[in-house]
Order: sequence, then structure tokens, then C-alpha cells
Amino acid sequence: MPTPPVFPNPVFVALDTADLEQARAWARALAPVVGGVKLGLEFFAAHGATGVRAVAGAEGGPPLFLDLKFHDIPNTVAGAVRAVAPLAPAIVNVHAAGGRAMMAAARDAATEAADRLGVTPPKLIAVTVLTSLDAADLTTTGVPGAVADQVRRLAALAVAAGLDGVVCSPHEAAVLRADLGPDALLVTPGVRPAWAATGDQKRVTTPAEALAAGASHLVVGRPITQADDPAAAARRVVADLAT
Ligand SMILES: O=C(O)c1cc(=O)[nH]c(=O)n1[C@@H]1O[C@H](COP(=O)(O)O)[C@@H](O)[C@H]1O
Repeated sequence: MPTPPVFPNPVFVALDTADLEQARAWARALAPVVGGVKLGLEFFAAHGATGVRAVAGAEGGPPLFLDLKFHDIPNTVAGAVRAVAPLAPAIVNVHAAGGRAMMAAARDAATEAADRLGVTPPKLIAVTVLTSLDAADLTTTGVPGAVADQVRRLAALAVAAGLDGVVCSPHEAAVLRADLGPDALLVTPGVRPAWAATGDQKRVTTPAEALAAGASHLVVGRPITQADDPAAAARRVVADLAT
């Protein structure tokens, strides 16, 4: 199992809700158990940067993965990356399908903004193929062939553009670990403990399998947040990893 390059506890919990108080309650209950929190499109669309500060802005709070999946022309993505820099996220993501120039512009903007603000630049990672897609879905988007081939192409592009790693499914973690070496961040959503429902995720393994395959970080949302006792569910996920 590789040593996670950034945080000792590899589990980031996805706080997917448009309800600010719910997000704050989850963050309070789960911060002592998980390695970090992820705020994404649903939350950001409702509450923006002010909401992010309210949930994850506390000094000494858990690291923040700001999952806004930027995908636009290079100038626009660079501006968006600069705009979120004051939130001091630990991780920010873009879509690798935006292309090499877009990812390089994001990298430059993140470095420049962090220097200006005197903060540590975020780890910048690229989404390869969404974990909700399988080979048949990918074909309908005009990309025939094996999902892993497309994931590897996009991951190579991301690293060539200077990014720190990628978001992939656990199914591709082993091949990407071999391709990209020990230091790349391999962040895998699409992880489901045996006791949890799969929902809309298609390329899925258990958290322990994802870690064993080479993932450095795991994103887990509904199996924790929709449990009767989210903190207990998070403890169970982390305990499963230890075995
Ligand atoms: O970038 C992501 O975080 C992401 C990429 C991906 O390919 N699949 C994916 O599920 N995610 C995010 O990971 C989280 C998974 O949540 P659950 O399916 O509830 O565990 C959601 O917040 C998704 O937006």
C-alpha cells in the first residue's frame, strides 16, 4: 500500500448537500474521524465561497478538497482557480478533458495566486473518466474502447501539464500507479463498503480494495452522510481500511 503523499488518513468525506446547516453539522461530526472534507458543486452552487468558509474555513480544520471540476477555456479556468485561492483548499480539481493548455493554465494560476497570498498552493488534480460512466456510456460520448485506455491517456496529459495527480475509479488505480509512479495523487471516488448501496456509481470497489490497488485518497459520500449515524459509518470505513 503506498504512503498517502499528503494526509495520513486517506478518507475524504463528500458533503453533498445544498443545506448549509447540514453541511456544518456533518463537518463537525466527521472532522475528527476522516482525513478531509470535500465540498462540491451542489454545495457551492447554493452557498459559494461564503458557505465554504462557514463549513471548512476554521483554522486547524480538516483539509478541504474543493471539487468544482473546472472545465472551460484556459483563461476562464485560470481565473476560477485564482478566485478560489483565498479559500486555501488543499486539493482543487479540473477536468482533464479540458486539455493540456487548460490544465497548465490552472497550474500556473494556482501557483501564482498562492505566492501572492502567502499560502501553500493546492494539489491540483484532473478528473479522468467519471466513476458514473462505464464503457458503453463512454462510447456514446464518442470515445470507443476500454475505459482504462481513456483514463490512462487523460492521466498522462494531466501529469504532462504539471498536475499533481488525477481522480479515477479504483478500477484504474493499479495501472495508473504503475504509469505515474509513487508520488502521484490517485483520488478515487466510486468506493463502496460492502454494506453500502452503489447508487449511480458504476466503476466501484470497496475502500480497502481501492487503497490496495494504489489509491492515495478515497472519496466517500453517501455511505457516510446518508447513514443513520454518519460518524459511526465513517469510523467503520476507516476501521475497515486498517484491516
Ligand atoms: O471529482 C470527484 O470528486 C468525483 C469524480 C468522479 O469521477 N466521481 C465522483 O463520484 N466524484 C465525486 O465524489 C463524490 C462521490 O459521492 P458518493 O457517490 O456519494 O460516495 C461525489 O461528490 C462526486 O461528485
